[in-house]
Formats: sequence, C-alpha cells, structure tokens
Amino acid sequence: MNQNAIAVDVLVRASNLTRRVGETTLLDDVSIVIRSGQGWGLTGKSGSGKSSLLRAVAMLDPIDAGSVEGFGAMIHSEAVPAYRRKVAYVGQRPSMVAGSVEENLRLPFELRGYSQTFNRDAAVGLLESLGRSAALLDQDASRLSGGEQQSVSLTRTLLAEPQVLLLDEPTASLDPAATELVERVLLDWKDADGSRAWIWTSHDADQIDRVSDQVIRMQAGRLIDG
Ligand SMILES: Nc1ncnc2c1ncn2[C@@H]1O[C@H](COP(=O)(O)OP(=O)(O)OP(=O)(O)O)[C@@H](O)[C@H]1O
Repeated sequence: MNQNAIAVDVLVRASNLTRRVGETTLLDDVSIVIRSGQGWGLTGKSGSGKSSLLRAVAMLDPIDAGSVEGFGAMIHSEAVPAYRRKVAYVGQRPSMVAGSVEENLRLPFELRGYSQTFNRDAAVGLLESLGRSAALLDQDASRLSGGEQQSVSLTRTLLAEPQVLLLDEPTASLDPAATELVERVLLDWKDADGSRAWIWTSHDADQIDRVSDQVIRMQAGRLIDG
C-alpha cells in the first residue's frame, strides 16, 4: 500500500483526548483511529465515558488536550461544520425544534453553505425502513415518542450522507422489533459503501457482537481492549 492509500484508509484519528469538567476527568488521554469499513463496538459501564468520547470525536465538546484529524487534515474551528457533516454523532436524546417532523428534517438543508437539497422520497424510504409511515412527516415533532424521535434523528443523519457514524446507544429507547430494524438499516448503510465506518455504543453485548468487527471498552475515561 502506498502512502496515499494509507492516508485515505484512515478516516478519523483522535489522539490523546483529555477532557475535564471541574474535578471530574471525563476523558483521560484517549486515542482511537477509525478506518474505512470499520465497525467499532464501544462498551463500558454507565458513566465510563463512552458518550464523552463520541462527542469529543464529533467535536461537539471542548477538549483540554489532544487532537482530531479527519480525512488526513487537522480539524480547526472553521472546518468543524463540514467535518460534522461527514462524521455524524447520533445522540441518545435527539434535539428537535418546534414544527413538523418534515420541517425538522429539512432544517439542515436550509443552512447556509449546505449544498445538498432535501430529498423527501429518500426521507420517506428511510422512515419506512425504520418501521414508520410517511404520515410521521406531518406530525408535530414535540409530540413524538422516544422511539419515533430516534427514528427521525437517524433519518435526519442518514439524509446528510455522512461517512462515519458515532452512534450513542442508537436503540436505547426501542423495543426488540424496532431495534432489529435499526440494526438492519445501519448494517445495510455500511455494507452499501466500503468506505463507511462507525463507533457504536451499547450496553447489549449481543448487539455489540452483531454490529462490530472490533470491540473496545471504556473504564473511568480510558480505553482498554475488548
Ligand atoms: N458536561 C459534563 N459535566 C460534568 N460531568 C459530566 C458531563 N458530562 C458527563 N459527565 C460525567 O462524566 C462521566 C462520563 O459520562 P458519559 O456520559 O460519557 O458516560 P457513558 O459511559 O456514556 O454513560 P452511559 O452508558 O450511562 O451513557 C460521568 O461520570 C458523567 O456524570
């Protein structure tokens, strides 16, 4: 493999991330590399720092030390919005603005500097593959169940065509049938393009087995093997 091929293979390189809030150390010198096609499974007890790591890699939270490199370049502040479109964090509590689900899905596409346009058919297709009907688009976003919110959040994320997903317990508020659908949609998404990758956190060891090819565990803000 030549040097260029190596550079393209590494999508994200997070190095020596440290984050403290007051006396609490959320991340303690954590490094992780995300390569094309890779499915990281991230486990660890509640409070071990999994969300903190995903949010730091997504550049959503400030860090006290360390760096994030994306697609071969250091990500400085002006490059963060473009980076976040390619490296998307899917949180446990999706944020919605007042209005319909469709308005929420359209919102990112109406931001300045956003070149893609909203594809309603693609949105309906994704919602249907997640077990929701097209009628969900007309519903008031403030009145969705936790599971519906998660479906909308995932749809919004996938419509933006990211390359890396940082999935923070993406099935936490779903029943087993809905969980299976989310897993299938995401596994299909990843299989459709060998350059896509994710870090997927879960408390469900069986799910981690199904969705990851490499597992890493967090303990007290540090990464330890398997
Ligand atoms: N903004 C913050 N300010 C202070 N402490 C925080 C903040 N965010 C998280 N923490 C603390 O940092 C630690 C790690 O939290 P984090 O949410 O990353 O854990 P987690 O492994 O994702 O947990 P869970 O499995 O419950 O989602 C916890 O002790 C949490 O209380």
